[in-house]
Amino acid sequence: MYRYTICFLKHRNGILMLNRNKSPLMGLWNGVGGKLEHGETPMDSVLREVREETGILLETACYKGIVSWLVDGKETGGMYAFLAHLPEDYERSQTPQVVDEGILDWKELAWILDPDNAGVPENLPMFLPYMLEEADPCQHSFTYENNQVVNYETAPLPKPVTT
Ligand SMILES: Nc1nc2c([nH]c(=O)n2[C@H]2C[C@H](O)[C@@H](COP(=O)(O)OP(=O)(O)OP(=O)(O)O)O2)c(=O)[nH]1
Repeated sequence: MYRYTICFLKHRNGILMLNRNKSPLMGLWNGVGGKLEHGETPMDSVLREVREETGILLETACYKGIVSWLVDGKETGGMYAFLAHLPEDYERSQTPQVVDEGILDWKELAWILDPDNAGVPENLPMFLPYMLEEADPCQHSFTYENNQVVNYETAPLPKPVTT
């Protein structure tokens, strides 16, 4: 079980991003999310985090896979990633701008995915494009050395058994 969830809330050509006011990733623009609480499924957790951090009530979100990170060869953490589409007629003016966790803003995809953008976590422009496609959930594993990505691998996740 990994410790975190993250949700990319998409509306038209933008994603709702949080400029985090605490570590990890303080000062960077990231998707909305947080830590799993005791007994929660990843889906429960991400719907709660979206509600708490943005006020947006989602009924569900699309599971997009796992992002995990290795430091000194050891897997030290990971998050379950989700994507949710807001309806075309969603009014962005309803989105709160200042929340306990930081500042929320709608950012254009081209800005988020720019590989030279130092305002987002380094791994985000690498894994997010896969999650925006209609692809099966994958595991995205990042190896860090001196706080920088030195290796990135993706692998398909086993499909759940249906009976
Ligand atoms: N894009 C990206 N996001 C990451 C990485 N590492 C990492 O923890 N995150 C995300 C996962 C979570 O959504 C968020 C960290 O959540 P958090 O510690 O603020 O959790 P929380 O709000 O529940 O915190 P707390 O109040 O319980 O202390 O950052 C990473 O390498 N890349």
